[in-house]
Amino acid sequence: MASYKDIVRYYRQYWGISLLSIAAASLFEVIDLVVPYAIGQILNVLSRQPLDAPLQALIAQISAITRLPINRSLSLWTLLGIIFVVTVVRAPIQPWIGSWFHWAIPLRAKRDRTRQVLKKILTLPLDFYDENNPGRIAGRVARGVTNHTWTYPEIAGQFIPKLMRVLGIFIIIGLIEWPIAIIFLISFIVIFTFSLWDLRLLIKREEVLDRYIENTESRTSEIITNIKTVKAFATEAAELERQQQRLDREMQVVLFRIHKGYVKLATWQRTIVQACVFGVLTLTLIATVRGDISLGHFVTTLTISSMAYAEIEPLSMVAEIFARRYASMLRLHEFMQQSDGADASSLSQEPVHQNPYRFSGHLELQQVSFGYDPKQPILQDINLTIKPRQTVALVGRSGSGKSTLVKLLFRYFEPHAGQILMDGQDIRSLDVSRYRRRLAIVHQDVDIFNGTILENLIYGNPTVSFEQVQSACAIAKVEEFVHQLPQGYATVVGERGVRLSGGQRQRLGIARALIVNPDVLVFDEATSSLDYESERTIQLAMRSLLGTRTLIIIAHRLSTVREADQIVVLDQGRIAEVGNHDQLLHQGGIYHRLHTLQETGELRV
Ligand SMILES: Nc1ncnc2c1ncn2[C@@H]1O[C@H](COP(=O)(O)OP(=O)(O)OP(=O)(O)O)[C@@H](O)[C@H]1O
Repeated sequence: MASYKDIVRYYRQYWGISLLSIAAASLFEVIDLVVPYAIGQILNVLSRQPLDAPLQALIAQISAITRLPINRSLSLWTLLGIIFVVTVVRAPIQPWIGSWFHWAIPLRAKRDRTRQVLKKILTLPLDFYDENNPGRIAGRVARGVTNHTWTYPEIAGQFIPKLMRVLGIFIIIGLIEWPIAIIFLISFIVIFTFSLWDLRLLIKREEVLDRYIENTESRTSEIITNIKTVKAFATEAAELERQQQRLDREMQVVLFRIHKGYVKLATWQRTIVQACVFGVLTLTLIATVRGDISLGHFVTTLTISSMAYAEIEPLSMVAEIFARRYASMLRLHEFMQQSDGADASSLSQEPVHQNPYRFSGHLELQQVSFGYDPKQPILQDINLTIKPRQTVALVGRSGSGKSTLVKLLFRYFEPHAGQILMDGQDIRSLDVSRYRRRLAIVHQDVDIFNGTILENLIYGNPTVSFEQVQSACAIAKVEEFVHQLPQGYATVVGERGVRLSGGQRQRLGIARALIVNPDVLVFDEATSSLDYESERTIQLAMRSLLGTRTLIIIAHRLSTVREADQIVVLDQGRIAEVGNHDQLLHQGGIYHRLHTLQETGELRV
């Protein structure tokens, strides 16, 4: 569970400079009090009342140095000089010690923490992304980091220095007339404590609101991702209505439970503050009339106590803003506290050619069992040997566990029982990044990044030579369409560029995989969504790879897997049949049945 300590730790790298800048800002706030004090003393000089002892001593010293006589004029010039130093001389210094650091620190922290957030995003286990959509994650992270950034200057630059000012005020009033100081301090603490108490309740409501907002954002992101489905089913109105309900719910919480709470807080706060100011005025006046304090002290006490009470509102405003941001800041830390996945790679960069791992592609699955939910096994007792450079096809009904098997091979998940050996070594004992860089996969939906075709091609191996790119593109039949594009390999694709057809994306995916020269290449239903002609092109590309490395082909269309050395039929998470095409047809089992269904064109598997 995240707590306020995590919010403080967010800035731990900068604590030295942070303490210094807070101390400087506090000093400036306290120095501000010199002005009303000096004005009070000017009043004393003008009304011929005595100056305070420390001031008299100062003036006597100035007189000794300058040899000027001690009189009203010297006293007034000294007091004016003090006011000049704490206002005019201070003015150009304050922004550099205050504003500069109060922003420099959070902006640096933002850069550093955003990098850590990215690291977390890159190392979280895949199932986290199955449960949380991109909108939810992006919203949570962005709100969390932004709120930390905005909160720092308010707390370090305002809240703490202003509290220090209140302390300074208490000390000055205490020196003038301690009973008034005690009354002032008690009233201040009572008002402030009650304000914070109220804010605690409001923070809880803000937490609820934060969850509501996250849910709304998450759905909006889903609508954007699935916009084609929304349009195809003409569910725009339903989506709008659903989001409208969510927005209304948020509005109810913000307006009637949160905002109203803040207004109530401000109402009683103001009333009590004004009553206190009035009380201090009365007490100070009585003390002055009695002759207990001078006219100058009357003015000073009144001015600075009003200054202190005037700080209650800005102080609770900062506390209020902090309260509003608190929940989302905690949620960032909750996100950061998620454990890295067992599949997290090291995040250290290493060019592909420097990878010390090279495999022959000999794979062995021994008694492998796995389930996303340990109580529900998806794969059970899988025993399989794949020899180097063999082509193995995984076939079976939808949901039989084919893709899951590949996920285990890539170490996205770990088997609950059994082991997977690559060239005789348990893959769990290998460095995950280096191991994965020796594998490649072509998915049904090839991800395209915003950038040129070339950038997409060399994604896994940026140091590859252009000749190697061209030869991979020749095998994957990418050349055929690249030459027709306006700028060839430099054509921008993805978010803002030319759109590629399904077949073209597939071919690009194959070339991208070949460019890393993997020891094991997996095709995960690479041709499932293609038309016959595109499928044929991809099949030809795949055929030219047979025998060059270990190939694992997951396919629904059995025409794709005919030439495989081994066909593995999965059924309900178990291996039901193994053999080549002819052997399996001869066996007359599941494969035979699937084949017959496809041949007669009635059904896909
Ligand atoms: N991330 C996940 N979390 C929980 N269950 C999952 C997850 N991914 C897959 N499953 C479940 O595991 C089972 C096997 O899925 P898998 O994707 O391996 O099957 P498949 O044979 O590749 O199917 P298809 O041919 O339809 O792609 C299915 O019942 C599926 O619902």
